[in-house]
Amino acid sequence: MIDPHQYPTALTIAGSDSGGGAGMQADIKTMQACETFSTVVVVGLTAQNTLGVQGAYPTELSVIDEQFASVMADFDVRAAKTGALFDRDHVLQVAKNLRDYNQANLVVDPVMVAKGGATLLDPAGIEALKQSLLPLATLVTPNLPEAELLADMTITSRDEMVQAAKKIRELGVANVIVKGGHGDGPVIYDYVLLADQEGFWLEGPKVETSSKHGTGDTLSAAITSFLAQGDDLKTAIIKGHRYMNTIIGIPLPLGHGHGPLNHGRWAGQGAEE
Ligand SMILES: Nc1ncnc2c1ncn2[C@@H]1O[C@H](COP(=O)(O)OP(=O)(O)O)[C@@H](O)[C@H]1O
Ligand SMILES: Cc1ncc(COP(=O)(O)O)c(N)n1
Repeated sequence: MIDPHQYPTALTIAGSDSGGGAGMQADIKTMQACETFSTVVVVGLTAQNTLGVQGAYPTELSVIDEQFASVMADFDVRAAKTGALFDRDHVLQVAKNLRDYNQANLVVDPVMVAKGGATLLDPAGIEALKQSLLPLATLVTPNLPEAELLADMTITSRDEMVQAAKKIRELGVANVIVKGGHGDGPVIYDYVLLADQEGFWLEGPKVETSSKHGTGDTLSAAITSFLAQGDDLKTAIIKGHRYMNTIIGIPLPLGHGHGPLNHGRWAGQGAEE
């Protein structure tokens, strides 16, 4: 239990999911479960449920500035993460604010396409993310299709996950996780490449479940939470992966499509230790 006076604060800069399973709702629930207070910058609204995205409405750019100003004027934001950013203008507006506030411990989840297939970042937005956001990031967490786009290569093996991570690092971000959730086989391998260290694999049994909405948001939000608490990056990643592995095994079968995760089913940082 964290002393309330020491409660660390993090920020999620993301899209809202009306279905509650992904986007900033996943981030807020994850941060709460991991004992970090979550502030938010809403980059856009989606009308969404477990079946798909029915509408996407990016926030007015000046309102992004206003939200950053309100949060930063009042909180000591120890770590931040980005999620769905929609397009080039929104990526650039977010990057400008992160630079202006000199935000440390930035995790970029380069959300591009929702599980149901809807685009959450257009091609010009991907270019802007590469050029303006990744150089500000401590860590980037692409899934396999996102890593293929960022590294400009196809990935069909674990060797190619390693190659892709190295190529993504050349974009100016020191630390990379290539997530393997979309891979085949009974074991899921995430590859972690940290600055000045050997790469390593995080592995876990693939859980056969339809409740996988927001897995990427959840992993990156858990890592961000532990960074806000002062953990070093490697520890934050290992704890974040443990959180993810724990909750994905406890299904929450809601909705009729890609169901949500059961974010609250976590007994705290000591779970499974
Ligand atoms: N079926 C699964 N069983 C266990 N872990 C999973 C499963 N699917 C994804 N994960 C884990 O969830 C995290 C997010 O992975 P992934 O699904 O690839 O991201 P995204 O949601 O961005 O597509 C990774 O740590 C991955 O290992
Ligand atoms: C607002 C928002 N942000 C992120 C995701 C990605 O989550 P997933 O890949 O599980 O669909 C999403 N569907 N909606």
